[in-house]
Amino acid sequence: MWTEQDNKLCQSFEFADFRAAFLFMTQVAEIAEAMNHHPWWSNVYNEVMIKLSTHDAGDVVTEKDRQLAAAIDLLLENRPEA
Ligand SMILES: C[C@H](O)[C@H](O)[C@H]1CNC2=NC(N)=NC(=O)C2=N1
Repeated sequence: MWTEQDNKLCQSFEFADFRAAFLFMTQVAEIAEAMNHHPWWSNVYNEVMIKLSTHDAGDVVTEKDRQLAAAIDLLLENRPEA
């Protein structure tokens, strides 16, 4: 579940292994490019932590962040292995 902390929408995602985590990241990267809205994220092995905010609006959460979060949720809901 996304939580709002320090003007960012945050969520950590855990995958089976690094390969699955990196596949997720490549899929999110394509969505982010299409939306021209890019995540801050970190990855260690099977964990991806994402924090969304809008720099252009002064580093606060905007509708763009909510839309990217919703697109990420949809991506995970539609995973064949989910
Ligand atoms: C120039 C370009 O449109 C902007 O820098 C976009 C790109 N991606 C972005 N991503 C995020 N997360 N916040 C922004 O303000 C932002 N701005």
